[in-house]
Amino acid sequence: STDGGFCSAPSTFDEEEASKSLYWKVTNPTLSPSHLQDLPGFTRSVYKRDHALITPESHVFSPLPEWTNTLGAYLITPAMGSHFVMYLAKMQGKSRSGLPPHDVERFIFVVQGSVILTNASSASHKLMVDSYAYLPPNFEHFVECDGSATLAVFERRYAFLDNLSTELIVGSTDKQPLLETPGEVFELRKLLPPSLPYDFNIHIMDFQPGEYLNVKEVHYNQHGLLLLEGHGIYRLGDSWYPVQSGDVIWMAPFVPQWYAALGKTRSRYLLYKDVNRNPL
Ligand SMILES: NC(=O)N[C@H](N)C(=O)O
Ligand SMILES: [Mn+2]
Repeated sequence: STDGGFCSAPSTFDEEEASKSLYWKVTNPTLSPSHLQDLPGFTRSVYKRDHALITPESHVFSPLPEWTNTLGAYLITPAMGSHFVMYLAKMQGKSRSGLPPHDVERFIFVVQGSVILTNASSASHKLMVDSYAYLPPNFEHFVECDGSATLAVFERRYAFLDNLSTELIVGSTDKQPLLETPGEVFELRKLLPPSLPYDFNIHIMDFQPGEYLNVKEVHYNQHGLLLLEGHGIYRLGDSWYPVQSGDVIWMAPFVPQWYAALGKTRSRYLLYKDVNRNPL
């Protein structure tokens, strides 16, 4: 749908309320108990060989080179050993995205505010909180915002396979069906098609308080995780971390991983996972 209106002025009251409440804590995290805030050098962030926890008080934003009026904080990059990048993009007034490098695919997820995505055929889509878009490699597009918006962005050099190709995907989480999760209790949605052309997927996983992963996972796939709602304990390798909305986690291949949701509200996290390509 195209909308001549401002990109961050939702059209109806309840949309505004919804867009204000959903994922609100990601951009308004409880940085740390007030008596700890002044504690010099205090952070929950950790960077180890096979995992990293990056918490909001550690974010370092700088202008995103190819973008206009947008600050970016790269949280996961190949310097950690990943084959993808994950960054938060804070779009301000009159901001516009730049293109990823040649042969690089992009996934954007709206965490706060709203943006307008326009593609080469000048079709445009308004993306509110909880909406997302997948842009194939070398796909002409730009994202614009007149007000303010925060995006979680994943980019990866596309792993071409035979003559397969991917397509533009635009959607919203709440419209995706729940998938079977045999042996697990969390609710699962996948934001991309499971078909072979797609070399990663984005999982949205929901846990009620007290629910936890049944499998203490160890697998060849990598993860970039953004905790959208709730809090709990993440086990990574031999370490156990209290985590909350706004936290980002890097999981290298084979790092033992496990999550338990705590508190009174559900936990929801967004998870990058590479798929459909032989690890050899
Ligand atoms: N750490 C995770 O939540 N991993 C997912 N269950 C997964 O790998 O599919
Ligand atoms: Mn996993």
